[in-house]
Amino acid sequence: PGDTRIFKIIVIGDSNVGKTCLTFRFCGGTFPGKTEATIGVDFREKTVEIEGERIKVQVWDTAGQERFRKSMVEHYYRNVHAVVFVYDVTKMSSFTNLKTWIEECNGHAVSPLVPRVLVGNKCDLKDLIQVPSSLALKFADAHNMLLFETSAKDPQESQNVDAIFMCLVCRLKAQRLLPCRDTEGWPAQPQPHCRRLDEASGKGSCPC
Ligand SMILES: Nc1nc2c(ncn2[C@@H]2O[C@H](COP(=O)(O)OP(=O)(O)OP(=O)(O)O)[C@@H](O)[C@H]2O)c(=O)[nH]1
Ligand SMILES: [Mg+2]
Repeated sequence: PGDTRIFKIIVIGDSNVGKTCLTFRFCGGTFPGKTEATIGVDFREKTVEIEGERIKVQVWDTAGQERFRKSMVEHYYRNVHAVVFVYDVTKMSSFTNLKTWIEECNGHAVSPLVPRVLVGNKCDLKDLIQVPSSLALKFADAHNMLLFETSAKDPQESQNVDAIFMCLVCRLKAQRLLPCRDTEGWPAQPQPHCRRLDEASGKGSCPC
């Protein structure tokens, strides 16, 4: 009691898919006018309240470019609580590269119990879409991930961007043993669904 739990969520994917913009949207509520390629990692955080508990969501906005990430990779995956994989719906190669990102993640001994979600970003560019939803859904299903298709840019999508992270927070909250950071101590069964929020609290909304 009194302790704020911290959930570490890493955001992974090719350079230029919009990882920085998505994390900005969630943590700061805005779309950044201009971004530079991320070097190493940028930390953003947001404190959320769910069922009366304050939780600090620590978002690790990682670099997509190999040369800017190679010295950092071990740090990304250490004690991670959840992983967000991002592709760009207007760039097929960013989608086909997901298997490499998943392999990297698995190669760093990330427990299969660590929840993962798939995010197709830049949905506002409707005329340029290269990755059909049906294909993305199939991939997400095959890898036991939820799929979100959204846009960091479109203000009307901001609730959807929040839902990506809130969904993970809900799931993590349900895993009672946190904040024990040792994943070996996690429960044997992953929680299939978020719990519903206490409606009386009126705080936030459970997206699942
Ligand atoms: N139209 C549109 N453009 C976007 C969206 N999200 C990001 N962008 C643009 O895509 C470019 C790359 O965005 P970033 O967020 O910097 O990409 P990143 O994944 O962080 O790239 P790295 O840091 O190199 O890994 C920028 O020009 C953004 O303005 C979106 O939802 N819609
Ligand atoms: Mg970036």
